[in-house]
Amino acid sequence: MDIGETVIETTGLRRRYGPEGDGGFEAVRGVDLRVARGELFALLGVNGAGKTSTLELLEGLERPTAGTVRVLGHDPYRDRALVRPRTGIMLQAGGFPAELTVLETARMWIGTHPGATRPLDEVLAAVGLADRRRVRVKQLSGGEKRRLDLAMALVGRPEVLFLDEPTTGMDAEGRQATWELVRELRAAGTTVLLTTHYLEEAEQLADRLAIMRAGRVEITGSPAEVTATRPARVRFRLPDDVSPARLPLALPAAAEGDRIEIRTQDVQGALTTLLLWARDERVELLDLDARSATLEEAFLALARQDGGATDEPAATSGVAA
Ligand SMILES: Nc1ncnc2c1ncn2[C@@H]1O[C@H](COP(=O)(O)OP(=O)(O)OP(=O)(O)O)[C@@H](O)[C@H]1O
Repeated sequence: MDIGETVIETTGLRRRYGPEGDGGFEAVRGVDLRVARGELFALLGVNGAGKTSTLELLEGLERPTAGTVRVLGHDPYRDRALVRPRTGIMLQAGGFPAELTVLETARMWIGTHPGATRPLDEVLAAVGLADRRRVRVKQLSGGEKRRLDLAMALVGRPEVLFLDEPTTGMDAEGRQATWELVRELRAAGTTVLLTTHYLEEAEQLADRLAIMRAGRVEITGSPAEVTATRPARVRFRLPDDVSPARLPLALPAAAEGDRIEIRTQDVQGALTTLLLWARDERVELLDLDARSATLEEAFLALARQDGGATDEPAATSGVAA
């Protein structure tokens, strides 16, 4: 892929909590990332994979133990005064004072943000909180709190937006509305880096994504590229009087009960072989079904902390392998 101007870049990024040795824990273990201007990049991984620890380094909230971070060409920790006005940050929990109203919170937040130029009413309307201006933060629902967090990340019209699990706690409508808003921001040229546990969110929004496991990036690519690393599946049943052993040797088939499954990167070739065989042998393939892998399958194969067992069905004797 032709990558334009790089606005987020990490090289050999590491972050350790606590001391060297047994007493400490290395949450980020050599992460290399590049995000181009205008891209929407999703960081995925199971709980504890190191997403937030990485994000906090990109946001300049903490200093890496080793490696480098550049955001808009600067070190976000050392050159915070240069980077902060041009970035928006939505933390996993905003932590705004519970007793303040939405409007008071927004005014207070704007006071702390050097680049805040956007009218408050516009920002609150963008996240659907315009009619909640006088409500106290403690009275907001979980999803409304996330919208307030998002609104506060937008006050400075950021060039780069960091979103840590932006739609967690939102209902389906709130999630759709947030996706729409993020799409609009991206269309206007904002670079967005988000973490999420919703694979559909990554699939819907991301130009590219990375899957982290135990502090490392396992894979980077577009959702389609990452999904394509997993084989497609062809499933069917054979009539009772047809043994699976008769299937052509070229088909990597496995049996689970009476169901036969072929996993293949070449679904067209496997189907052709299978259908020609069935025609020549006059065998009826029952409940025949072929489908591509999903991002969820790729995620489960790549993201699990044990990195071990997969969900492959057991190959059964009598079936060509
Ligand atoms: N302050 C800390 N001190 C020690 N260990 C920490 C600290 N913060 C995080 N960790 C550990 O670092 C690892 C990575 O945590 P991190 O929050 O970055 O993961 P994550 O991928 O964002 O997870 P989640 O999806 O649950 O938010 C975890 O094992 C966590 O327990």
